[in-house]
Amino acid sequence: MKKIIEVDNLTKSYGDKPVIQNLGFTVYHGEVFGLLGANGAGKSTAIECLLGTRKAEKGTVSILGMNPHADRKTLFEKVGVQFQEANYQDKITVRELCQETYCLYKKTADYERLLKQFDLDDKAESMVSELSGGQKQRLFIVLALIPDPDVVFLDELTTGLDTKARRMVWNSLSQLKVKGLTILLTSHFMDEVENLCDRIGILKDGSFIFCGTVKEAIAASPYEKLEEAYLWYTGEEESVNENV
Ligand SMILES: Nc1ncnc2c1ncn2[C@@H]1O[C@H](COP(=O)(O)OP(=O)(O)OP(=O)(O)O)[C@@H](O)[C@H]1O
Repeated sequence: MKKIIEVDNLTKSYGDKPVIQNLGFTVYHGEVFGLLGANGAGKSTAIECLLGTRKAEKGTVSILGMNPHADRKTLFEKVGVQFQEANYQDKITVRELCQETYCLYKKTADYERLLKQFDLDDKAESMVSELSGGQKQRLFIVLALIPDPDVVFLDELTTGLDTKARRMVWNSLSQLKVKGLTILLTSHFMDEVENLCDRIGILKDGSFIFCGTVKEAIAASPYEKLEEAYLWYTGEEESVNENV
């Protein structure tokens, strides 16, 4: 199978505090890969190092066979990124922001269709600053998909979304995956991970404590549910039980 993301020996510290240590993994074409870990485990840092927006001390990253630093311009025609906090002009409507994003790329998806797909078509004339948290979150996913990317990075995909919106996002992403989109996502919701991810990597102390399918993660743990298995891998199960 074609390798879309290849990471080898990635290492990153903030000052003398190591956050990512010798991290290595591969994501294949059409796969949904979940990067998991507790708050502060280093998921966002890893994504930033992968995208080349943060400089790692060591290691190599290849996305679609390209180097995120050296091939930045070509690569970003084919990569979508959902930002948790986007910087946009103050007085801009949803449609104007989509148009601005659309103009940045040579090959694009139909943003009117995406707005409809993510239930934002009735918000097209609203100011972005006046959207609710969940609506903004969905807009950031739409913006990530406007370049009609081959691979998309979604950090905390559905944080802040209500149940209906979460399911709608899952369905939309599953449809895009069938068409060959490769997805790397982070999530704290194990139902979401079970629903979407082909494989997961659980980050602890800077590297993967587990990498494989959800089924394999459960099988290699003493538990039958992913949430319990996940807490067992991250060493958080005792503190949860102590608090009950
Ligand atoms: N710019 C920075 N300077 C110094 N330390 C940082 C910086 N950014 C992140 N950190 C630290 O690095 C660690 C990893 O942070 P990161 O945001 O990558 O974690 P995360 O897994 O994405 O967390 P969350 O689930 O809370 O979003 C944390 O301890 C954080 O405090």
